[in-house]
Amino acid sequence: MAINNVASAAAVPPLNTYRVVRRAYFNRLFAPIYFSAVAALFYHHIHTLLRHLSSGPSAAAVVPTLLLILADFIFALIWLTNQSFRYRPLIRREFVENVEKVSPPADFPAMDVFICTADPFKEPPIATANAALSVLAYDYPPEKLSVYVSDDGGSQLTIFAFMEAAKFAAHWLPFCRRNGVLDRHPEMFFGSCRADDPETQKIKPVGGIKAMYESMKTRAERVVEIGKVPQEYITEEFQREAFSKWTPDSTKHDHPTILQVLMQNNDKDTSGAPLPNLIYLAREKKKGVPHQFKAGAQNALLRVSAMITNSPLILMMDSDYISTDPITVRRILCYFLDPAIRPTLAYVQFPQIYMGLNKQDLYGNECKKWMHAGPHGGDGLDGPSCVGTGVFFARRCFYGSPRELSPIDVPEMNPDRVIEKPLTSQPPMDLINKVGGCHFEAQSKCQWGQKIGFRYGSLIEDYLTSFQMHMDGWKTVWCNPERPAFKGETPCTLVSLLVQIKRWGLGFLEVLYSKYCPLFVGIKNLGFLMGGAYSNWALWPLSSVPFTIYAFLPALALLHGVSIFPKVSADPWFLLYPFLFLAAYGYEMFEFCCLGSNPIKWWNAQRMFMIWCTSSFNFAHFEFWLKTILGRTTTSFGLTSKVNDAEHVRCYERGEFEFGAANPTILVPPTMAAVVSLVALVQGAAVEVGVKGRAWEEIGVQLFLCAFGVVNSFPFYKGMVRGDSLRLPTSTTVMASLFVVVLYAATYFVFKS
Ligand SMILES: O=c1ccn([C@@H]2O[C@H](COP(=O)(O)OP(=O)(O)O[C@H]3O[C@H](CO)[C@@H](O)[C@H](O)[C@H]3O)[C@@H](O)[C@H]2O)c(=O)[nH]1
Ligand SMILES: [Mn+2]
Repeated sequence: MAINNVASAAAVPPLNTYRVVRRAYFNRLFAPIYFSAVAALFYHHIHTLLRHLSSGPSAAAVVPTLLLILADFIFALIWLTNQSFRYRPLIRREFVENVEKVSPPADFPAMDVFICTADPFKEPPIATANAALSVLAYDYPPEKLSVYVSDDGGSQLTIFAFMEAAKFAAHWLPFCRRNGVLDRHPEMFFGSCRADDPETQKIKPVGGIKAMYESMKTRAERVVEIGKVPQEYITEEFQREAFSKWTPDSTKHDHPTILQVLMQNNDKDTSGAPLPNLIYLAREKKKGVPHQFKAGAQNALLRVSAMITNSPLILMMDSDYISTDPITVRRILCYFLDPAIRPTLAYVQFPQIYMGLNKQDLYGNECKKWMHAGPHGGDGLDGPSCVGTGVFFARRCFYGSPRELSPIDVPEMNPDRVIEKPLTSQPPMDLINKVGGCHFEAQSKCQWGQKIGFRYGSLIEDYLTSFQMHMDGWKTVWCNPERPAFKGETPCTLVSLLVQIKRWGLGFLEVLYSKYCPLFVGIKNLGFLMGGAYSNWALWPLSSVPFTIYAFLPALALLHGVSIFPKVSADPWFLLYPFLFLAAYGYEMFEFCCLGSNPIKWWNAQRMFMIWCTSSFNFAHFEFWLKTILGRTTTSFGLTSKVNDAEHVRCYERGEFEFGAANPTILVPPTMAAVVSLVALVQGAAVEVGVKGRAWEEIGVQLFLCAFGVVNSFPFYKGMVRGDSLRLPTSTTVMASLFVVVLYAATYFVFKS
């Protein structure tokens, strides 16, 4: 139902509204001042460089100046592109109560939900099944709702959990409706009142529903524990039929398309109401045929669902994600039914809000700056970029620009095709096998992953896809209701978090150094503000360059007794430094607090960002160049494990860093920064100033930077001396110290020249 007549907007009750946040106006005053200071800094840098060059250049003077220019240039670029997010952040509001006045439920658009999972051992099937139950129970006409599960693990363990979930759904859905449950995620509801919602907590589970859930959970966990589905668990004909689709040679990487309808509209729940569709899909996999990770899975889902339901709206969710508000679908209708917005609306993105974080967000998982300030700001331009989960798409946006539908070689795939009749019989398997097959894309003329569907070429398909959609002329909306619509899991162990950030960093680099570099293509097509916003993301991993330079250069220079910054004085060139530092940091803290965070969380987040920069992003660069030089096209996805070791979790919850990991190489660079900062601070303060009697003003900036490094490295020092098993492994400390010695020796020739 496309209402393209904007003139009719006046006749319908309002569905949504927005206002620009006040701090945007403050930033418009502040940004020019900061910009002038940045310009002055570069004037100073160039001036210093020319002076060094003209007075018989020495490496000790020229090399640090060049490195500082490079570092500050990247900082400046990141700051400048970040202005896009500060220019016009919006606060939106939806009038959900008006939705039914605009469209009766019988006319609501149908919705497909895609849930991706990839490995039953890293992503427990029971958790994925819970995620599915939380959306199956949406407050939406069930005959208009279909949930598709994509299993890249191609595992019987996963489909088994969904068979159990289908049985449980017949009881759970009416239970939620009858009791007005808001947290419709069974684990949250039954799991010793973890539900955040006081109303939900008041509801006493009645009858055997809790026991039913427990039994389902036990069985789903049991099969994972023993690694197979025991015969006695396979009791029904449809189960036997489903499991027969796995042949003895089926493996995760090699199997035909497996599709199984687990629940459909003519099934009834215990109250006699129809049930939504629940469909399991494992797309075909063959060794040696690239499967493009999550983007490939989502494209297979797009095609297969087109053969069955072809709903105009699509919700994408990761397996570690749950819905926490049943009215969410009605909420997004406030945008998708708005005639002024709908024609160019590609998606409505909800924020990623995580469960299980420690009280002060020790590892900065909340990502306030990127996951909240960013999209919030993008919303005032053409819209936020996509973050892959908790996002409602218009199916149409995967097939060309709003003006022009891309040519489609399978007519059933046309996004405008309406399938009126509910799913009651066996879906068209011949077509499904064709479009779910692993050779389909290579044989199709439609350029899947290039022109249509989710785009390939980056490990962060969400970002790349939304970038191209915006360039095609689509607009997007950021929806951040007071009661969170979704919550997710995020890695809460240091090493897995660093590995995840490395993957994201690598994903951004793949875009930054591609023909789609947002700095050129984005700014050219989308203008300075929107192009700047996409550039800011792409530049994210490049932050490692300035942070690494600032972590090591001032300290190494100090160890060699060389001063590289202006003298601490009333000299305006010196004053630039504290101004630029304090203003940038101060503004960020202010922004954090405006977004409902606090200064301690901000501190933790900035510390974590330094660790990402010295560790994850440097490794991302390394991997990227290695891959580019060796010409390899596939990188592994590095799926995050959602199964946490209890000891790690306890340590994290106590607010202490846990390091004890199998592969601590990723921890070496931040440990090096910790070591070098401390040694240089002691050497500078005690030897240079104390023993040699050097004026502290001369090396004041370096002393400050080392002290800042030391304060940020406290968890690392503590980790070195702690006694528990999750301490920073001594081997890491030793290796890091050795590297520092090597760096010191190597830079001797620079600083002593
Ligand atoms: O070959 C694969 C690999 C992954 N996935 C799924 O992709 C999702 C994300 O994987 P996860 O390990 O949880 O990665 P995160 O870093 O937590 O994911 C974030 O970053 C991804 C891009 O790297 C986005 O796609 C996600 O939406 C976003 O939440 C999960 O549901 C996986 O099951 C697949 O379906 N197939
Ligand atoms: Mn995840």
